[in-house]
Amino acid sequence: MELIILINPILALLVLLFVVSKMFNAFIILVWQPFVMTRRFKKQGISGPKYRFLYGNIDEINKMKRESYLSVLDQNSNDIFPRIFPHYQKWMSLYGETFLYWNGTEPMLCISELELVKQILSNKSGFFVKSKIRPEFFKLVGMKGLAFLEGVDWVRHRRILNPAFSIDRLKIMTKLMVECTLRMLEEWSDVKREQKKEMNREFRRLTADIIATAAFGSSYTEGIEVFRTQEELKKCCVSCLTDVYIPGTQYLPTPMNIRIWKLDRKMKNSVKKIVDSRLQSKQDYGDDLLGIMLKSCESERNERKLSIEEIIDECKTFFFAGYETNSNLLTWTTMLLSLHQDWQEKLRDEVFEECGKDTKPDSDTFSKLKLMNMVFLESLRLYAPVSLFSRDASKDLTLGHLKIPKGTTIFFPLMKMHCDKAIWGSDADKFNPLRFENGVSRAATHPNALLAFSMGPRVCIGQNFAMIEAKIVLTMILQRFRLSLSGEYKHAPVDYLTLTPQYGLPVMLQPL
Ligand code: HEM
Repeated sequence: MELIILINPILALLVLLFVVSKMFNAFIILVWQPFVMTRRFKKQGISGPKYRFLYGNIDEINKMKRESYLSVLDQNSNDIFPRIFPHYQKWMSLYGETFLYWNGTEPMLCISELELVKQILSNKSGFFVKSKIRPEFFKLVGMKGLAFLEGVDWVRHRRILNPAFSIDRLKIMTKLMVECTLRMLEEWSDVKREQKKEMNREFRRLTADIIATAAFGSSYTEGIEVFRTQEELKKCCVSCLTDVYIPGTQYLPTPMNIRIWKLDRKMKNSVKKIVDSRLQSKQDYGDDLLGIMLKSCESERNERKLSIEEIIDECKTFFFAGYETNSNLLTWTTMLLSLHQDWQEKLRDEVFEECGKDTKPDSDTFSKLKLMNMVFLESLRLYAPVSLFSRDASKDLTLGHLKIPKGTTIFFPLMKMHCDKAIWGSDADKFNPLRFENGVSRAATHPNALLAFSMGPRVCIGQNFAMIEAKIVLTMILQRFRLSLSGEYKHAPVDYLTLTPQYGLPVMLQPL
């Protein structure tokens, strides 16, 4: 009896201590840190919208985006930044180009000074790491995939994967890309007179087919399960972004979480099927991306190994990274060429001259298509498929004139930087591929001004793949069709993880 009397107060005290420590932690995260961070930045002359308890500025962002997405732009306008990121536009006008805002309780610093962005992206010391992402996103791209790994694991993965994108491998992939494009064009063979096609849909299907075939030796039909599931998962992830993230909630059996878990299981199974069928069917696994990853499993050298779990995550990463971005590059370039008929004619002339009217393009064709290269670069500048990316400060850091506290997420609004008149000249908002006449590094006042594929150690591994694929597809379309915008087209670019046309891209195809 005495023992029980003694234990009860001790238990009560322990419970009280636990509750008080949790409340103290919550107070630090929800109140104290935002207050301290805001003050530290204010001392450096950096301000921004006021932090609101728990939600930060999420509600304002959602409201501004909802309103902005109702608008439709003039189709000749490339000034798309205010539509896509209305909150950045507003805060830049109020607080200057560098400002602080809050994604829930997380401090976000927006920086568009090119020299500072370059310093961050080229930093090799590991001080600026890939930003923390919500756990739902790991279901989409894989936690152990290249895009989100850090340190020695990232080095190991990148070393293993680099050969899959070597010039020799890309040459072999060229043939597969041509075959996939031919399959799409055969489906278009019923276009005898002018006919409308929703090009974004066509390009999504085609680029999915290409990455499935060229990287995984599967096909659109086999890969379709992965793409469909990934599409569904993406919708869930994007809708989660409009809510504040509370750690641990990803484990609660809410309807959204249950849906995400189901889709995750489904996607893993589909990817595993592709991996298993390769494991069973080939002795040497082949030399494409999947083959190279599987061979690494059997490597004698310890540091060159990938586990099956890592391979599955890499497959998810490449299925995702390899088609969304590319289909949007093709979509926006097609939109620009449909508007700028003079450039469309110039490119067609170049294609006829370098590749002929009926000949299939091959790996030698691409270096000759100078004008086409310039058009794609200009399209990447004005309509960068990845229009925003970020890094986190892994410790207290000094960057140029700024002191950045540990844990700050630093955002680079690419779209804004790509249209900066001080860097690109007074015609920065105009479509002018000729600015790339003397190469990318001479197109602007700064040699690294075009950041569509990022720069530094984490530069896009698939950039050559992307450019070759885009050139093949456009070459083969221009050989056969004249393109013009359908009257139904609504110019409404939207950031849906990648830059997408909100209402698609209806284009009139006229056989030549
Ligand atoms: C127009 C097409 C593409 C664009 C604009 C693009 C853009 C980018 C950008 C900006 C990054 C860096 C992101 C960051 O640093 O946070 C990146 C990384 C990456 N991209 Fe691409 N990409 C494209 C096509 C592709 C393709 C076709 C593949 C694969 C076949 C691919 C695979 C990757 C991977 C795996 C990474 C992570 C690299 C690393 O962290 O080491 N991308 N891409």
